[in-house]
Amino acid sequence: MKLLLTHIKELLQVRENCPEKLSGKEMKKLPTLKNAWVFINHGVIEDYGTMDKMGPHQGFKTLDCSGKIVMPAWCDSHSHIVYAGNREQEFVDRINGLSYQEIAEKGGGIVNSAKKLQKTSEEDLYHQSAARLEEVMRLGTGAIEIKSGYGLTTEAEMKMLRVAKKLAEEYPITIKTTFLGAHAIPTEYKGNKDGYLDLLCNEMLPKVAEEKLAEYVDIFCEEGYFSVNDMERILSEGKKYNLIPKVHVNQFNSIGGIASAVKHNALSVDHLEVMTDQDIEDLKNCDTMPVALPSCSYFLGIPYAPGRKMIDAGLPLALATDYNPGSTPSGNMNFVVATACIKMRLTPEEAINAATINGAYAMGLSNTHGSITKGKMANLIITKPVPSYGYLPYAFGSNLIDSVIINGKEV
Ligand SMILES: N=CN[C@@H](CCC(=O)O)C(=O)O
Ligand SMILES: [Zn+2]
Repeated sequence: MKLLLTHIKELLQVRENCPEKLSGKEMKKLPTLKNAWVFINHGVIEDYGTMDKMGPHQGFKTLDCSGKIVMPAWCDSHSHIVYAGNREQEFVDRINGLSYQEIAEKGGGIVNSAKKLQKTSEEDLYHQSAARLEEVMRLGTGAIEIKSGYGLTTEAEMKMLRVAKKLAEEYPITIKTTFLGAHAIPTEYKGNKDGYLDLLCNEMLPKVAEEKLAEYVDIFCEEGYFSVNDMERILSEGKKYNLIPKVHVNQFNSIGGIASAVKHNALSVDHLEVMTDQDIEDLKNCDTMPVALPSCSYFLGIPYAPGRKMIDAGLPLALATDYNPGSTPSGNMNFVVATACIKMRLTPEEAINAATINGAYAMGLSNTHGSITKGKMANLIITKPVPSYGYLPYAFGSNLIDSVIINGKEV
């Protein structure tokens, strides 16, 4: 199918040769074309330019984008959208004064979600997750990473990943999957963390790899969850199956997870709400993408990742939702981008770069996603008429999306 978008007020993130990631000062630049057109052919961006130089294009669908901005769809490199039910009660418990950690210590949190998921059929889980996926696509997300980690038994972890794989088959959005068996210590293994790690290494990882259910391996490296040593073990074991690390670190405490993740060539380190100067130093001159999750900070009332400081130190930064039932029941990348500007002091250019090119990098999608580049997938957001792109994070609560194109088709 062919589609021509014309009279675009401003086409964002136009890169003839797109870098695979942007760091430090590079993040301040957002190349655009004003009064532009884009031609889409069979799901791919075939060509683009300014209206004064548009050749004759006839015989296929044309969309007039006067007054509107067109940009690459969001690349959400961290989500947990396959889950069962919700945790509304814990939300109220927190309003009434309990902390996220206190709720977890009382048997709530991740193990609560695991109990629900274990009792949910694969079909039901698929439908619940598909509804979330459809919602985020309409909100402009064109690629998303999905983690397991609410199963915590071999069967339930596999069920989650099979659901994620089925979503990838059924929907046009690009989906990458991550095995996060080491998300929490299940109730049956309380006091026997090593026993659970043995199960992860001896049973879960081989099965996940055998069925090719995941490309990445993750672990929640945090006090009360898994230590740096546990992380070393899981990442080394994952490596045997070619699983690339993408890890949860520094959400509540800095315990040395970043240095260890970098040593293991992690593709990304995610959360980073609590960062020491040494952590920032450890992220310099490496291939690991730091990923901030500002709507998690918003929902839990915890510090925001020091994005301004990290970019000023020359680091790259990606933004993602962390969509999950406990710490971030929202998959809205528009809100993430706005919150990064409002609370982390990123400029609109930096936030858009973080949520497109750098988000694509954090999912291994640099060659196909994240920019308006010939040959990349035609995953695009068309906004409503807006004064400028800076208006998108500025008007943070408004729905400014007119339509979303994924793989060349309107969703
Ligand atoms: N922090 C670890 N995991 C999820 C939250 C899990 C939950 O509370 O259900 C996160 O990334 O925020
Ligand atoms: Zn997460």
